[in-house]
Amino acid sequence: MTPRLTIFGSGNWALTLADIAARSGTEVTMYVRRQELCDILKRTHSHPQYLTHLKLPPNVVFTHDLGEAAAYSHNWLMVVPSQHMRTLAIRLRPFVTDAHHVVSAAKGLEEHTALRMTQVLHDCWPEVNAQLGALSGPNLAYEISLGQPAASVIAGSAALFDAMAPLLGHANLRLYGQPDIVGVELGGALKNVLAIAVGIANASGLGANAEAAIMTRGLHEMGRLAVELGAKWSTLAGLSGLGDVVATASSPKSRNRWLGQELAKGRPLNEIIASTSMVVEGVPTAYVAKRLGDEFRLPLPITSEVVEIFNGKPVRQAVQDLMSRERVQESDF
Ligand SMILES: NC(=O)c1ccc[n+]([C@@H]2O[C@H](COP(=O)([O-])OP(=O)(O)OC[C@H]3O[C@@H](n4cnc5c(N)ncnc54)[C@H](O)[C@@H]3O)[C@@H](O)[C@H]2O)c1
Ligand SMILES: O=P(O)(O)OC[C@H](O)CO
Repeated sequence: MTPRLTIFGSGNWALTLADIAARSGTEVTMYVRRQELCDILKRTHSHPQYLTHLKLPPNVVFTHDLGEAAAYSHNWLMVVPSQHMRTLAIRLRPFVTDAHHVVSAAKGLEEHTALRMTQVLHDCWPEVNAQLGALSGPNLAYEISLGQPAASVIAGSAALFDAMAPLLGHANLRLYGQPDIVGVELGGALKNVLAIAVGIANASGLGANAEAAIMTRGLHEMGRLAVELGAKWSTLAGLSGLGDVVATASSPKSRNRWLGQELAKGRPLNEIIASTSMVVEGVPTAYVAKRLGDEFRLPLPITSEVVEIFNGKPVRQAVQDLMSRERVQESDF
């Protein structure tokens, strides 16, 4: 029987994953939230705004009917922004069963609860024993949609990996298994905050040394919070940690890095967010990480300064405050 996959979402990452899966021989159904967009996708197999070079193969079909999408397969990929995951999961409650494999590809934390995405899913489906997991790694959709090679991690049980990896395992996406869901989800979410910080440094002309310092000390900061929340430090040194920090913070295609650059130009946060239809996950995640850092009394100096800059603190002052912090040992957590 031909393998099947349901993808919920129709943004940049959902389109790219649909393309990879379809080219791997998987039959894909994509749930598209907006009827108008769904009609366009059915007609053209191309998104009118995102990744317009991409023409999805005929084995990707589109539906605006959530029940139809849910019934299509037991393999679900959740590719919506983090702040919308709960709404989607609640609507999927009548359809999810113990036999489902559900992988979140979103990289963020829920703002009002501070929950990771698999925790949100579990929260919405407390009685269901579906296999839940997360896909995360240095995966700029644009590059992968061009056929450039990338690697990523599917975190969760071995059974989940065995079920989901073959559906996506195309020649240009190499997938690794990983049992540490907490580390993979936190790595994918927290790196967005660092990408904003590097974007700020970049557009402020602070230089390569400063950008490298933010990435390295920022990774330490991510690890400090993630380990407190149950992750393994070694996971943060992997693809969904170090790997994604490097890719996102260095790429001109990153929305998080772009937002940092726009902040450095003096534009207010609300105006920047309103000027794009795309999701910038690092914004809500920075607020959540700061709150968690305060709650656990963990120093997260870079994250804290990013939040201060959101609130209007001048970049020059933020740099001065970071540089004049009390001296510590490099390895100190
Ligand atoms: N773009 C990338 O390169 C990339 C790579 C890896 C991971 N991600 C992650 O994937 C997630 C989605 O990002 P993206 O880049 O695909 O988004 P995007 O910025 O391209 O667009 C978001 C899309 O989600 C849709 N959406 C919003 N709420 C929805 C809902 N309730 N149900 C269905 N669809 C809904 C919107 O209509 C929009 O099309 C984010 O968490 C992001 O961090 C993105
Ligand atoms: O464009 P960004 O900043 O949302 O980053 C996209 C991916 O998460 C990179 O791995």
